[in-house]
Amino acid sequence: MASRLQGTSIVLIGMMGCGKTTVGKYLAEALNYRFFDTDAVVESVAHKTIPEIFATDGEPGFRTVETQVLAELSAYTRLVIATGGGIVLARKNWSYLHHSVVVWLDVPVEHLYQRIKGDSNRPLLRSPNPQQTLHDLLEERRSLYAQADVRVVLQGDEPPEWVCDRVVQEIAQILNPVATEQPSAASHAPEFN
Ligand SMILES: Nc1ncnc2c1ncn2[C@@H]1O[C@H](COP(=O)(O)OP(=O)(O)O)[C@@H](O)[C@H]1O
Ligand SMILES: O=C(O)C1=C[C@@H](OP(=O)(O)O)[C@@H](O)[C@H](O)C1
Ligand SMILES: [Mg+2]
Repeated sequence: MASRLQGTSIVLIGMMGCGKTTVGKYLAEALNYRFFDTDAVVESVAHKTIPEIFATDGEPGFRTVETQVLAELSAYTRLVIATGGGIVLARKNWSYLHHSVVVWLDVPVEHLYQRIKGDSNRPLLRSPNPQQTLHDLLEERRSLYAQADVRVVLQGDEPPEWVCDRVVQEIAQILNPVATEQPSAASHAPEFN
């Protein structure tokens, strides 16, 4: 599988809590790629946590650094990049995202909420009704996430290792569709290169 990817980086998109950071680490290990999380890089560049950046510079300040970080990471191959859920919002970001295979982890809102309720590291969820906020954000962003190359629809109860395997299979399918369709067709399939 890794050889068929020809070094193309993989970028994970999706809502807060869908598992980009968690699954991304498994994926990087499985493919022997390096792992980066745009949120972690933003924090190290800014020398502040994400809640501190939102508090001092607002969401626009955070988004500016997020775009700079994505631009830099997109220049490299053989990376797995876990993004923040809002990376899809800026049109400019898509020119960078498309350097990689873009994978949307699509998890139902109820599971997102169960996973991240009470987590103080996500400033956008500091609202009177965080589950409703998650729902509203997903509706605002759904058509943007849908621009991914691969949509992995999940029920939300699958373990991260399973999600990782599923992502690998789905990427193989789009990069080498004939080879992954039927065992009998595989012998006639052109290798991806
Ligand atoms: N497949 C999964 N099943 C159960 N819990 C998960 C799964 N993936 C992630 N989590 C948990 O959900 C929370 C959010 O995961 P995270 O990877 O930080 O999501 P994201 O980076 O997309 O916001 C973490 O506590 C993580 O351990
Ligand atoms: O959805 C968003 O706009 C955000 C998602 C967060 O990352 P995760 O998706 O990893 O939680 C982080 O970038 C920031 O709090 C904003
Ligand atoms: Mg994350």
